[in-house]
Amino acid sequence: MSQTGSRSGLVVRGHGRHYLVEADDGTRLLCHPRGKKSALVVGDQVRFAVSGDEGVIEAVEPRRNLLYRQDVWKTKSFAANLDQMLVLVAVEPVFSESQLARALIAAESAGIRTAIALNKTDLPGTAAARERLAPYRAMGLTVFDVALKADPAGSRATLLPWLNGQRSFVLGPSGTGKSTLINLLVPDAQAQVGEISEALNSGRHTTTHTQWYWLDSERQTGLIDSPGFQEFGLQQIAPPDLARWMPDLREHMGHCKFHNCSHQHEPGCGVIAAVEAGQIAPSRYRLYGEILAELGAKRW
Ligand SMILES: Nc1nc2c(ncn2[C@@H]2O[C@H](COP(=O)(O)OP(=O)(O)OP(=O)(O)O)[C@@H](O)[C@H]2O)c(=O)[nH]1
Ligand SMILES: [Zn+2]
Repeated sequence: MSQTGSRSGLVVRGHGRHYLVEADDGTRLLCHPRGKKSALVVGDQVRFAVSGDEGVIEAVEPRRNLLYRQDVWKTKSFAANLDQMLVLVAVEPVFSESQLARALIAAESAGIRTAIALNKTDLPGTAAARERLAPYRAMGLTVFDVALKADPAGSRATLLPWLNGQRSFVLGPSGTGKSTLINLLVPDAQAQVGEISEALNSGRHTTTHTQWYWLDSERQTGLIDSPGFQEFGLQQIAPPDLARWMPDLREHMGHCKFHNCSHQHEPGCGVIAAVEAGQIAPSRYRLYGEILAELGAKRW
């Protein structure tokens, strides 16, 4: 690696105040931000200078988008500059629709397109799980059926065309098969993680960190694995905007009599009419009410 000038790179992993940065030629270097700069996230494009066997991050390029969750007390940024997000759920354990809906709202409000993959479709509960996802299909989301362990080749063939050439963020609750997915799609996942652990001097397993993988040697298809799909706070969203980030509700908002309708009790509400007509799933409308209450809708 050249010792002079500033170079451009991609943050492929964070670890406290250090970041692992991949230069355009693929080499990776442990870097520190200069001064007390705000935190970087995986997917950030940076300019860095080499200094000895480490690097100093001098600048961060403006972010195209940032996927994060905001709880009442803290904000957790997942990754930046994403093309898309894949939410992995499974027939078993039964997924929380609230978690799913929240992740989708966060992505939608950040301008990141999403697809869902339903794993373990070799199990008998598949029909019921598909049924629970019906509202999501109906609102136009792609839902892939996969069986990552039972049918690895078929699952690869299903997912790869969608992933190809994109930077995809993968989110999924524990036990869903995320490790199976990574190992299936990233042939040298262990090596990519091993190299990183070495660079960070951490022997610890890396699943507690957001982690960038390349699926191809040309480094065109990126997969970002992230732990943590528990409570998904959406405090970043202003209550009046919430329905806009739920495509099935958004579709009917234009019919509301009041332009500042909260879709809770107003007369002439297009959303309530659609719920009554069976065009919006009751579970979706219930989640809307729950999240709205949580966002402090009383301020309205
Ligand atoms: N029946 C069935 N089981 C699967 C399939 N894919 C994964 N599993 C099983 O699901 C379990 C969880 O898979 P993992 O890949 O470890 O899941 P994970 O999401 O990484 O789980 P955590 O490590 O808890 O985050 C394992 O016992 C897998 O063997 C599948 O296609 N069919
Ligand atoms: Zn309304």
